[in-house]
Amino acid sequence: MTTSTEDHTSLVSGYLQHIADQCAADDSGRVADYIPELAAVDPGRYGLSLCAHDGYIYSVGDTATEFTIQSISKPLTYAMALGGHGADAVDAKIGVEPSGEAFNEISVDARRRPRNPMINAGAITAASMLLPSERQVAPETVEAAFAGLVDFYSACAGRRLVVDEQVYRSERATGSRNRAIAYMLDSFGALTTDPDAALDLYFRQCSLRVTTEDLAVIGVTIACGGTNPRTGRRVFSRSTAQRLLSVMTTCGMYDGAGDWVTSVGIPAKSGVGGGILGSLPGQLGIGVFSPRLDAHGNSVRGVDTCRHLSADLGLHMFNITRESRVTIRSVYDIGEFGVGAEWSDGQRAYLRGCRDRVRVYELQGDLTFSGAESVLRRIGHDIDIDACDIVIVEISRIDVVDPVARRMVLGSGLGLSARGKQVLLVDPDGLVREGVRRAGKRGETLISVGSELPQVHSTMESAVSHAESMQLEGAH
Ligand SMILES: NC(=O)CC[C@H](N)C(=O)O
Repeated sequence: MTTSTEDHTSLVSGYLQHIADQCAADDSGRVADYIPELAAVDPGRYGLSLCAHDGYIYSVGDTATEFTIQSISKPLTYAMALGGHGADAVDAKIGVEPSGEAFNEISVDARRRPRNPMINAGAITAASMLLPSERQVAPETVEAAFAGLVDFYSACAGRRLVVDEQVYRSERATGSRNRAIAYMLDSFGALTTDPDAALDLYFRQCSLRVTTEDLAVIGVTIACGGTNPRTGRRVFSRSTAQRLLSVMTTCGMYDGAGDWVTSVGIPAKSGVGGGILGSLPGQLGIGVFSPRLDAHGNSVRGVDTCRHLSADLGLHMFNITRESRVTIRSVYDIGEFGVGAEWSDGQRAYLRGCRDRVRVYELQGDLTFSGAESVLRRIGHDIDIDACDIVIVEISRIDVVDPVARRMVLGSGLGLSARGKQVLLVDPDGLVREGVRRAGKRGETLISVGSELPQVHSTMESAVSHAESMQLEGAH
């Protein structure tokens, strides 16, 4: 695949498609069959969405397909309980220790609390906390609590979610094990409400329909500390977001949490509907859907996708960088003669009397996948760039460049070669150039560098004089 004619958003989509293709071959696992609605889904479906911290969504595959959220609802109901009662009251009822057991295990800790909110016992307890403390709760009261729950989930997703009535009816009709869990909790005095009402709420929340884009947006809302970047609305507090990320890290993927943190390192939650939600703090949200499940009840291709995202795009949460977000330190234009010296951080300044033909972007921070993605998109969408022929990108204040970010910068000519711009890169420490040599085979696994590499210069002076000579040539 050559990338020289693509802008960088299609480059990112290309990465995602590549990952999707790599995972497509695996048809192991089985769709959930404890209710007929889940047994009937097309097992071959696959969708992947990624939502950047500013709300921009990338999607490949079956991203319009709706499926039931199932256990991915658990962190959201937990968030509602935390918001409504505070952390202390919730901690008194639900632990935060990984259980190392199956999601539907009937067990509690020494204090007779469910071990964590990501297993069914903890999730049913969290749901019970959204109901009044009465032994008998009327159906209308459950309806009202559910309406509040749908509002909350919808605010996280940025669109109105609806319940799959058939799945709900089936969950309710076949939920003996969950009923056993709720009644066991009730026998311990762990539920302060009507256990049937708590179960009803739990069955309903599991039956809400979502797409991979919804999951990616919910994931990014958690990653952004509780504010949905697509709507700008705060849905829950930063401390709640931190809590969710913590329990998703230690308990989100059930047994095997240690392996998940080590090999993937993305806080996540799976559901038996085949969805997985990922949330990378401060960076992005992930939604994957593929219905065949492994023995733990996690989507086989979903898990594989997360492994690839982590390894190929450097998305492990402990990918050590100074700042996960690279920033554009300053943007300025230089005219036909000489460098503009009159700029201040973050502000645009134009040299008076000069034609704006060369635009300079100075970057700082560390260049990771999400940093490179957002910077390239901001540069790509900068309308002032249309008036320029030459773009200089200065990266002397960049410390670390991830292999994938390097290829994004080089491979797409910052997404600008395709728009007829000449791109010059000022890279005094040889970060990008050296890196490509060193990146070698690993980089090749993703995408090949296009033919139109940006010109690399080691000083600003050299880039500017090159730009000047190009302008002179252009003038003749
Ligand atoms: N892991 C899951 O997604 C389980 C959800 C399912 N509705 C249950 O309660 O058994």
